[in-house]
Amino acid sequence: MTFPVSDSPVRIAVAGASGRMGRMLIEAVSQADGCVLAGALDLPTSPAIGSDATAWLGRSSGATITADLDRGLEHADVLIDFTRPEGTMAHLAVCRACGVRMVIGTTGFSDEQKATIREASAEIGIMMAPNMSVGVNVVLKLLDMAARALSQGYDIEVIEAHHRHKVDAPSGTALAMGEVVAAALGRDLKECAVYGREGVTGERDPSTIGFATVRGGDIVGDHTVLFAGTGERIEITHKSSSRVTYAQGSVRASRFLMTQGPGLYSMNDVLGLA
Ligand SMILES: NC(=O)C1=CN([C@@H]2O[C@H](COP(=O)(O)OP(=O)(O)OC[C@H]3O[C@@H](n4cnc5c(N)ncnc54)[C@H](OP(=O)(O)O)[C@@H]3O)[C@@H](O)[C@H]2O)C=CC1
Ligand SMILES: O=C(O)C1=N[C@H](C(=O)O)C[C@H](O)C1
Repeated sequence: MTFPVSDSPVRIAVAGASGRMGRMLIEAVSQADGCVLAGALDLPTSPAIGSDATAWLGRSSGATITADLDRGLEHADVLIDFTRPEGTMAHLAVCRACGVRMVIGTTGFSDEQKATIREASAEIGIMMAPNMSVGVNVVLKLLDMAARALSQGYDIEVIEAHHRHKVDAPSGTALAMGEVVAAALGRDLKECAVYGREGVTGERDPSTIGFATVRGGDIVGDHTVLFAGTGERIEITHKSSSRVTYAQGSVRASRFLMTQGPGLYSMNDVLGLA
């Protein structure tokens, strides 16, 4: 069911307010047409607690960073959450109780945590994606096409590189790329993924999808899917040079959720690529 678009601004709260993505999101929300920053959450141990969410930009938003989830969400229509799986699950419980929609960008969830998110989406609108950039979601479509066309005779490897602070591996985007390729080939990623190689591994099993992870410096996020055949290689690559694309995608997803009922949505739904 599609809900009518209201003239009122979308009131958006941001979790992980002092994180890399949190700050990017706060800036994007406070500059976005038809949106207002309605709350900002962080851990009680954060030195930012009690300060204005845009103080670091040299201006005031009126939203104070708080660790009190009820207080941080009391004026919000949507919570954008880029934190850690345990943080997202705590925020989910409060959003569910208060009827606040969620845009979830956090990666590294267990299957059980994903099932809880799906269950909550029967009550609130949730848009969850490991990568909110338009480019990556277009690449996922290209990968589906490439995998179907290159289903015989090509070894498939997913290679990703991120900054030194990233805590989960492979990245959520790399896993999503693997899922798309596996589905296109009629394989189950859980059965065919190989996460890193060491020692005497034996020859490559053609039915596997390999993953390689690089961590270092300030790399925002690079992803390549390699189809290695005999006599040729095809590489489909996406490189992020700024986190702003993730923040803009999240704002777009927040607006989208305001037009939808409860349900679990993807970036394909937001972008009309479904
Ligand atoms: N979907 C997408 O497009 C993208 C997804 N991501 C994902 O977003 C997540 C965050 O990335 P990034 O911003 O770089 O990470 P940061 O570590 O910079 O920020 C995380 C924020 O969440 C807070 N936090 C940590 N643990 C908890 C918790 N248990 N409860 C509540 N808040 C918590 C941190 O607080 P403190 O600093 O006090 O620890 C910090 O403010 C990662 O999972 C990453 O993979 C990132 C970019 C794009
Ligand atoms: O942690 C990051 O930085 C990123 N995480 C996401 C992921 O795990 O795929 C998206 C992007 O690559 C940046």
